[in-house]
Amino acid sequence: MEVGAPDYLAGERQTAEFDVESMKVTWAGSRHALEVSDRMARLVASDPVFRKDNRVMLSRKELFKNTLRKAAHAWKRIVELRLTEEEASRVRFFVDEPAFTDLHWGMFVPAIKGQGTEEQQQKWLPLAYKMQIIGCYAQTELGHGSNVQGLETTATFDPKTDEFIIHSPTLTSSKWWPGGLGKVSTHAVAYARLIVDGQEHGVHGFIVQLRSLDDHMPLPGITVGDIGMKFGSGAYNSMDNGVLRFDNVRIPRDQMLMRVLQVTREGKVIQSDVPRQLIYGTMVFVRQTIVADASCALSRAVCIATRYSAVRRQFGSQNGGPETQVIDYKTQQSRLFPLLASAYAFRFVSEWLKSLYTDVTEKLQRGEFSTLPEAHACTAGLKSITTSATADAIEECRKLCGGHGYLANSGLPELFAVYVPACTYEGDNTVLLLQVARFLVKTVSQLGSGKVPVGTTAYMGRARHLIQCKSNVQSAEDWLNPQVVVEAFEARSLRMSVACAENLAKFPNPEEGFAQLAADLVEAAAAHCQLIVVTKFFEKLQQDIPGKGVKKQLQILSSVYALYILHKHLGDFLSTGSITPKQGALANDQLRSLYSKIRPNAVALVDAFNYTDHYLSSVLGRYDGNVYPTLYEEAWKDPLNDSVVPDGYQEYIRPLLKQQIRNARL
Ligand SMILES: CCCCCCCC/C=C\CCCCCCCC(=O)SCCNC(=O)CCNC(=O)[C@H](O)C(C)(C)COP(=O)(O)OP(=O)(O)OC[C@H]1O[C@@H](n2cnc3c(N)ncnc32)[C@H](O)[C@@H]1OP(=O)(O)O
Ligand SMILES: Cc1cc2nc3c(=O)[nH]c(=O)nc-3n(C[C@H](O)[C@H](O)[C@H](O)COP(=O)(O)OP(=O)(O)OC[C@H]3O[C@@H](n4cnc5c(N)ncnc54)[C@H](O)[C@@H]3O)c2cc1C
Repeated sequence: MEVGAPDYLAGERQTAEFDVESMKVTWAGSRHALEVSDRMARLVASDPVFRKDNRVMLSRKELFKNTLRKAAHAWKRIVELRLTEEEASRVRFFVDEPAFTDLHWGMFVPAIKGQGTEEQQQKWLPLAYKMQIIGCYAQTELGHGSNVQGLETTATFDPKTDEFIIHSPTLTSSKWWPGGLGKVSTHAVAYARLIVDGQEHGVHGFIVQLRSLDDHMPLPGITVGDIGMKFGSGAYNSMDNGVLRFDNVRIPRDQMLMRVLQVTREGKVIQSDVPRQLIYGTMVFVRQTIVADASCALSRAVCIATRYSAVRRQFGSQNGGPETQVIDYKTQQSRLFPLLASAYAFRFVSEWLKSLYTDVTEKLQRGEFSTLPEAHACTAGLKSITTSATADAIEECRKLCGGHGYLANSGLPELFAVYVPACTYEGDNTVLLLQVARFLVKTVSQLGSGKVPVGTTAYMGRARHLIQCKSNVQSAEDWLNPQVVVEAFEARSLRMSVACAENLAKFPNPEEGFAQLAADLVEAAAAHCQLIVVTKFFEKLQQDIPGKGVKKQLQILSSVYALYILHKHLGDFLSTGSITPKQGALANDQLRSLYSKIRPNAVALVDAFNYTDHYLSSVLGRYDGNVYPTLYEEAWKDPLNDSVVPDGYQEYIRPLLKQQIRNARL
């Protein structure tokens, strides 16, 4: 905010019962993370090249060129200022424009790191780190995305030349969707079925050069282009999602990523001791980052809706006094505050997921693979439920802002359009929940065998208790006890998984049973994932959290998140007998009183996200709350208002009006 400028939300900030600066540290993860983030946000916001308020007005070509300009400028600044990897990634975050760089840094580099041998890493990573090559992740095809084993592109070993021949045998085998592929990438990690000596060995990754490093022309045998406009204006259209076909393209043998499986000079196929599933490792990594991204997108929408709800007044004036701030309506609170609580919940679960991922990666390096299935289930499941909830929440925030939320300059329409594909990319959310369900059913089926479930399924080890326990909640206050809440969530989740397992057992063919019961399985998986989010929020509160009143606020938010989920899925809790209808009603009573506790802290709780006005890019979400004059000024900047009489008046409006006059005279 400018020094000396009026702060229309100052009154809201004064009622806060906690230290906002300390909450900023907790949100950022550490004082260091906050400092870096803050510095990089300001660096980006103060640089005119990174302007983004005109994105929705630009044509596709202008938008795309502008994206290239921003990416090049960001890289120049990163090099000039010798920014660290952490700082550079924050710069990309605050530039806030989907671009080929997301895939280069987010998938191409991790794929080589995760699936390449030491030698391959040494050869390719330095080039990628300096951006002397730009890469994408080319897995999905026109005919297959979810079903990775169904991919049709082939990679056939030619022992005569010691090469692989990469080929697209059908139209449906065309690579379709990879970001950065359409117009920018010089290289791809392309996924193809490995064929050696006429034998198939499953899908593997291959580094393929696509374009000349001199003039950017596609190499012989490569057909490549952009797949076209996507949902919304601006939004994800700055990304060149691409189509790619191979016509018998030859690459050296050592460009197959060989950490999992090696093909020797003689054409021998050697499986290393690394599990085959590691070929899917890049997706596990990215799913984990997408959970963190969900908390960013959600907190951004909630920040806009909360500030605007405090500014906006409607009805309720008494004796000529001001009208009611819409944030004081209980309905507004019951729609908004659970989303605020969800933003914090997703933040902390993503922190935990990152530590789980780091731990599993270290174990994999040591040759320990036992925790891989849980890492897969957690990343897949949490990616699914957090992105679905966030996509719905952004739309809810738009509605919470009434008519003005529909204006592009509220920032919400574009945020929605950019965000919704997160429910699809990196694994369709339903397909991913089915993966979780498989893991849960397997865990349940092993309970009798003496195998003790660990990690996020440890609670299933107490199946005997959880299958018949009764919640002892007697008052609304009892719902503030995390143990009571967790037990209700555990009972619901376990009972849903067990019911699925019992129903599955009725089918002679388990796969047929799984297909028939898929809808129930997905619900059981979601229940398990919600339990994880609730548990990790409560566990976060066990830590030392410094700052006046900070922990107290987080306690309130954790209860709001848990009881909101309970209220929303009351049917599950009741039908499994995990709680009684009376206890459900008490949870709702508690939720109401928690909303009242959040109310005086709401604006400060979104200030703690520490977003600049540049990052928010929303007239409604401005830090100073100066909404109306800005909306008014912005309207006049629309190109339609460049002329008072619009283009087209002479051709289309005037003849119409004249005709009416003639008619009137008749
Ligand atoms: C990138 C940016 C990052 C930085 C910025 C962060 C912010 C982000 C914001 C904005 C930028 C975003 C940019 C967008 C990026 C988008 C990119 C893409 O979309 S890339 C394409 C993704 N494609 C999919 O995800 C396909 C989904 N399909 C699959 O994953 C599989 O095919 C699956 C799991 C559905 C089925 O796999 P099966 O056909 O092998 O089938 P089964 O038989 O079920 O699995 C066999 C065994 O393998 C395990 N498994 C499966 N997947 C695993 C995995 N990943 N890890 C470990 N185990 C796995 C299973 O649990 C199963 O285990 P048992 O045999 O039961 O013990
Ligand atoms: C913006 C965007 C960026 C992308 N970027 C990349 C990229 O960089 N690289 C890349 O390789 N790919 C990329 N993709 C592709 C993306 O990963 C796939 O679209 C995604 O994995 C979903 O696969 P699909 O399109 O085949 O969906 P489908 O599987 O065809 O899904 C269609 C419907 O079928 C349902 N369905 C499918 N299988 C099952 C099942 N077994 N049981 C029940 N229901 C099922 C789904 O739930 C869904 O409702 C991107 C996609 C988008 C939208």
